[in-house]
Amino acid sequence: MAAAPHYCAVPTKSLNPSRCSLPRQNPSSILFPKTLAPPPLSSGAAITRPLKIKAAAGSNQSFNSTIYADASVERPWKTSDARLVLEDGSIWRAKSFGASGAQVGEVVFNTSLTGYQEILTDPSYAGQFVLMTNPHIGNTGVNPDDEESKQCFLAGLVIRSLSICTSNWRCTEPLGDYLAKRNIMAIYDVDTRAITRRLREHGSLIGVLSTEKSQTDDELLEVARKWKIVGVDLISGVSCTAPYVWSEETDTNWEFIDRKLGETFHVVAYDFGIKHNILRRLASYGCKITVVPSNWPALETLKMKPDGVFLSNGPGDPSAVPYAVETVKEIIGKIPVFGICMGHQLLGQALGGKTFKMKFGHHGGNHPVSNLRSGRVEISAQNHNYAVDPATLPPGVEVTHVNLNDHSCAGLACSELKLISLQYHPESSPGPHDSDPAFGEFIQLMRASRG
Ligand SMILES: NC(=O)CC[C@H](N)C(=O)O
Repeated sequence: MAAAPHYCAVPTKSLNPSRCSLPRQNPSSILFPKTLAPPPLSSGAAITRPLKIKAAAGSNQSFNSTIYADASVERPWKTSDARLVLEDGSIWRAKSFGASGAQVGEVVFNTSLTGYQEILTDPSYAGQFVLMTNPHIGNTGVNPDDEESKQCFLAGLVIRSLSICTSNWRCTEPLGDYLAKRNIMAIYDVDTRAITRRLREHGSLIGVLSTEKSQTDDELLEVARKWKIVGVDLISGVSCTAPYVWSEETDTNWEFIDRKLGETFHVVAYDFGIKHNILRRLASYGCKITVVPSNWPALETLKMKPDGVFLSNGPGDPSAVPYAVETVKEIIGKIPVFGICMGHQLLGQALGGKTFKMKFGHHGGNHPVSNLRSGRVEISAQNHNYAVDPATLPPGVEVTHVNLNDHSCAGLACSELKLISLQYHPESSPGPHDSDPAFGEFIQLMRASRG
């Protein structure tokens, strides 16, 4: 009888073998039951299948469906051609898709079950490899509407299993082709569960992903150990370079609030790595938005006499961008301010508080947060490695939200200075919409300030 399919639960090579609890497995011993083996395909072929998909309950409408065979997915018998070398000395053999080459970055795990395209295009992931804990990725492909920014800024993608076929009514391209075109490296057939446990135990780790055979494991390890992400300004690499106006609202098909407020508020949004759906949510709530670069002078913002200032999400260490903190200092108290994630961290610093690096951060669409003002628990979308230390904040600044997984600070407010901030992502994308009313609170703050 053939052996059951089996995957490595330990890195294929470890410089610290005492940590391995299971015998090493040979990746080439992975077996696939015959029924799962895909038909032989020429690379990149689109298979036309007569699929009938119901459009909605009670509707008989059907779609012509094309199932894409991902050109970059090697068949299951592909042998490992990539290595992920982590700074703790563990080495993970994997199969590559997307771009080839070598790339260094910080590995973080994301627990979202859906929305990999929004995650790939969230600029806050610049400098990081995103490891998805959901084991099956790629089945819905990608589409032009789910882009959260103009490009993928992340270092790469690490997944357990890559869908061989892609089938979704919105899909225009398979994931592997999309990543290859954007020069983003990705690996699959790697034990993401074991790496996640390692990250949870030891904290985020720097890693080098390589498809280059010429480099030795030790050379890659040296690169991983020398590379630094703390103290580096990453927002200047993802921000826009000139101001622009944004007016697009959330598409009516996806809208879930009654947004005919009849009032318009002019908001200046600092782009530290802003996501499109933050801008769409602000627009849906009645904001006319001028997006400005991360180094836009506070004086220029004040001259524009906006109703409010928005501070966006963004990648990297918030204490590595003192110029942005200075800008925020010059604005607060004069105009209502709303900060999200990096924006929240900059606001915390501008108020006199300190930020610190968390062990492995929060990345996913299932983080419970206690909204201390409403008394409700919000299930939130999160993506951050740093946090504000509430003990360092001055009197008058209120902690409004607490992450229920680790009791870290998840939101701030100061009524005197007319500011609110969240450490997480109320626009979700991807994620649940529980925290969407935060945009309404910003509107109320601006309305009250108008008098
Ligand atoms: N999503 C974000 O804005 C991330 C903020 C910051 N880069 C962090 O990792 O904490």
